[in-house]
Amino acid sequence: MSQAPILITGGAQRLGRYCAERLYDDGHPVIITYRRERPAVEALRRRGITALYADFASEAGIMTFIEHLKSTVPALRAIIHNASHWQPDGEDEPHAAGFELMFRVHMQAPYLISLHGRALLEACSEPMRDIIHITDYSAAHGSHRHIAYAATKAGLENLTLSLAGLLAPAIKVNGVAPAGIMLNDSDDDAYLEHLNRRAVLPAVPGPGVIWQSVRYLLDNPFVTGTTLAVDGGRHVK
Ligand SMILES: NC(=O)C1=CN([C@@H]2O[C@H](COP(=O)(O)OP(=O)(O)OC[C@H]3O[C@@H](n4cnc5c(N)ncnc54)[C@H](OP(=O)(O)O)[C@@H]3O)[C@@H](O)[C@H]2O)C=CC1
Ligand SMILES: Nc1nc2c(c(=O)[nH]1)N=C([C@H](O)[C@@H](O)CO)CN2
Repeated sequence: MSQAPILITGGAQRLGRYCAERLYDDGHPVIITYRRERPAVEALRRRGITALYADFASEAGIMTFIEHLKSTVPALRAIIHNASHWQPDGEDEPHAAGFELMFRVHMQAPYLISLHGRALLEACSEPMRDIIHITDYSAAHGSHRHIAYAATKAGLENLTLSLAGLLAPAIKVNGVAPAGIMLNDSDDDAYLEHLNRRAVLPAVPGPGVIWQSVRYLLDNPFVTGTTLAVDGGRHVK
């Protein structure tokens, strides 16, 4: 039974919620962050998962969450940076506000939470302690319509390399780079066909393949500074 909780940001829906519930099923105490109170958050609370409010859209919001986290737990087994804002670039002019928001959520929040949370991870008496970044295939390959999103995810992926070196051997730092895992309500059949054309394996597998990657990284004592490509093989085409 794991004693220190695992923090997963943006854990109230989709991939984050799926991983939060599997972690809880495996016996880990779990803390999720959420922005919008809703039945899904209450349902997770009823299971015994701790839900902490967090809005990473500003430095002040990030620091407010960090102070709340520090006053809530004495130690952490792992921090999984999953929260993300997925916004295409402006049709007419570049989206300065969108770029800043995705910088905050994808780069500044993970950077500040991990460095301020270092002491909480080092206070964990279990054999391993982890930071896991959920990035994106586009971090290493770029994007034509999500330039700011891909660039800020690339910054997150680079944090994996810097923090793995800085925090070893007490803390492992790794990433998972997904592509085409879950559709959105706005995605139509044409988009599904687009995803399937991009991958050499059938697309849209659902969140289980990300959970398998997270479980592997948490359990493997000899992996750090690595980003797992979970993308249906689109990087080989
Ligand atoms: N779905 C997919 O196929 C793919 C996903 N990914 C990555 O995997 C991860 C999970 O994806 P998915 O589940 O689809 O993500 P979602 O789009 O569902 O977003 C995850 C969470 O991020 C939180 N979030 C968004 N903005 C903020 C903010 N300003 N402050 C705090 N939290 C915020 C939201 O919290 P709340 O709901 O409480 O507002 C949301 O629940 C993400 O990092 C994503 O980029 C990468 C490639 C493919
Ligand atoms: N924060 C999010 N990031 C991403 C999403 C998402 O829904 N939220 N989705 C993708 C997929 O690649 C998308 O094409 C399939 O819906 C990328 N990142």
